[in-house]
Amino acid sequence: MPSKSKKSKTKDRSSKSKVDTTYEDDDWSAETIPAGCRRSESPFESFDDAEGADEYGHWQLDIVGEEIDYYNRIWYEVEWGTWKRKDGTNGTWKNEYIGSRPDIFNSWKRQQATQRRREMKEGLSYEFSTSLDIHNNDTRLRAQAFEEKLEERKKNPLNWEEARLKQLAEEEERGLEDGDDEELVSGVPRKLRALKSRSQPRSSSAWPSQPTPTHRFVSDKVASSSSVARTPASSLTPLPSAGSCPTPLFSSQEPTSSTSRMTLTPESSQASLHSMPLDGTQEIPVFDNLHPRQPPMSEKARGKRPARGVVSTPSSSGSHKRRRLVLSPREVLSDEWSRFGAPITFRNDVDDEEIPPLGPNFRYIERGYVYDDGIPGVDECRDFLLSCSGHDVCGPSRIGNCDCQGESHLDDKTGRVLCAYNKKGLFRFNVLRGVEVKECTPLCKCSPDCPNRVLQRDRDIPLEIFKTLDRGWGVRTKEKLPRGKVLGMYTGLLLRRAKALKVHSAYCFDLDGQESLSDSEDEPLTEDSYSVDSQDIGNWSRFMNHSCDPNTLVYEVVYDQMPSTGMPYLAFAAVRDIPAGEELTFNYKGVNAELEANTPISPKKKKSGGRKVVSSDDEGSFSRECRCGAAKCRGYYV
Ligand SMILES: C[S@@+](CC[C@H](N)C(=O)[O-])C[C@H]1O[C@@H](n2cnc3c(N)ncnc32)[C@H](O)[C@@H]1O
Repeated sequence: MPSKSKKSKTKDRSSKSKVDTTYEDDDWSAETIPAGCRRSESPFESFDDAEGADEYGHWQLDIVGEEIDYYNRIWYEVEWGTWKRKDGTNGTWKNEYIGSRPDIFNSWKRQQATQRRREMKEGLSYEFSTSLDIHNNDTRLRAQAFEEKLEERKKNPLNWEEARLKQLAEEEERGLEDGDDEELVSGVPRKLRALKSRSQPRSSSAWPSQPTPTHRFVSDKVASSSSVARTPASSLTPLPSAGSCPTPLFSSQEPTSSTSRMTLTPESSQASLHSMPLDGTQEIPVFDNLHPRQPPMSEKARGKRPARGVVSTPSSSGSHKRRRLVLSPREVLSDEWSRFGAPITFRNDVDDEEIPPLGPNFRYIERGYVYDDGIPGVDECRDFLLSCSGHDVCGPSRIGNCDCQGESHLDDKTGRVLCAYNKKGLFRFNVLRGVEVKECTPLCKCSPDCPNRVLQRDRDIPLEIFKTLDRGWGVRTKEKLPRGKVLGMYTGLLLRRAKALKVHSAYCFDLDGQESLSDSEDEPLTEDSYSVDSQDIGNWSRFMNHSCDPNTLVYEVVYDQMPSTGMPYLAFAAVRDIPAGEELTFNYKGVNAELEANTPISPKKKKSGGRKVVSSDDEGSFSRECRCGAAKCRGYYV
């Protein structure tokens, strides 16, 4: 942990608005901090006129939040008893001094543990998935809760839908009892919604320019105030650490004074946080960058933004009062499914079916598989994964030279290794059937932005799941997509093919793109033939319908499991530019079918890997009437 340099402490305070001097002598020089994370100048404020200490000069304080900064230092968000700024705020950030108040510190930790346990037990708005990058999406404590929940779920599988409805009813009942008119009622517990609002995923369009989110956890107290209606009183001084990225926590209010400063005596700072500092020997930077790239939203504008699920109704006295609303199933589902990437919405202009029919146990997972009993999951591969040495190998300037790709068959005629993606992260269509794209693995030293980690990124395409006229529900993009855009992967339950054949699910996808005819009568299934079924576990891609002239193709990717074990991920990439609003489709014939555009296709041709949709009417012919509507529709799909 960097310490304050003497040099900075003894600096002439009249020029102390240059607060970056605080860390100027240590390793964390400004150059090492990514541009978007650099700390802006931090003005100071004075406590000279502060009142409210007890007879011993001690102040009452509460820890109400915790944040980790760019350098992994933990900062505690503290609210000071009766003291307040003129604007009503009373928060500051503290780090090492907090150790001198073990009682407060321990009570805060206990509070966190309690909340974490509650989330672990009750939280239904998030579910675990084997390869989900929770640390980039959620708070540290939620990550912990997530792992504990995983253990819990192994012991007690949850009937998700039933539990959600039960919780909905409980929330409703509780809300009516306590008459809290600022609450939302939904399948998402209040505390979790509050946390969600303060720990948006990286891809959240609200904060597009933040390169590294800080992991944060907030107490009930702050979480509640930050939920729907934030008041000026919840405004806090931003974290004073260099490189800390702005988070939605902070009020958009301007600092009270750009020249004011907060001071601590050496005794008070080292001995006890309890004592509110009142003389001027040590300076603590407080106000920091207030979302420099985002114009602050005025209280007025904020007030005008209706919170979801809440309506404002005029009361008899003329004032507006919030009325509780139950979120519709469509809104609840949309909230749940949008947690791991860009928004997913639902629309039906055809009939009155509100949401697609999902089984009562349906579980949404954006990435990865859930492995059926007896199938080795990704954890068991970890020790055998390849790894490359990092940015000097697969960084943008040397794309295509990554050791991981070196093990694949992606090379040009001269033997030069080719990367499956270009610098913009677009699929290059240079993969032949039967070749898995090997993205960098969890053991690689490269960053999440490595150009060879495209399928691992958060989904950034907003999608709409909509009712088609004659093919059930489908999915369309809400934004235009360039050719090569990687959309995501097909997720679900990974099971042995022999078992999948008995299941007769319309959502089963075979993973044997490279082993043709392996499920035909001529060639018996092996132990290594797998399928993925998204009947009860899956993501948006389970709604992709077949087209004889599709706009996406399927290719295989591995990154956290061993190559050639027959369990790759099935990724979707746009085969052409796709305008906003167009339905996303692929060829059910299977992996890389579109790459083999010259392959003659006949209804009598045996299935050669890829998706299989079984209909009882077909008596095993595996073909069904196609209603894709494409000009070159073959009239059936397999
Ligand atoms: C994986 S699901 C696709 C999503 C599905 N439409 C739904 O509502 O859940 C596959 C099913 O969609 C329908 N389907 C997909 N593509 C079709 C097509 N081109 N023509 C007719 N039906 C299609 C068939 O009922 C098929 O069994």
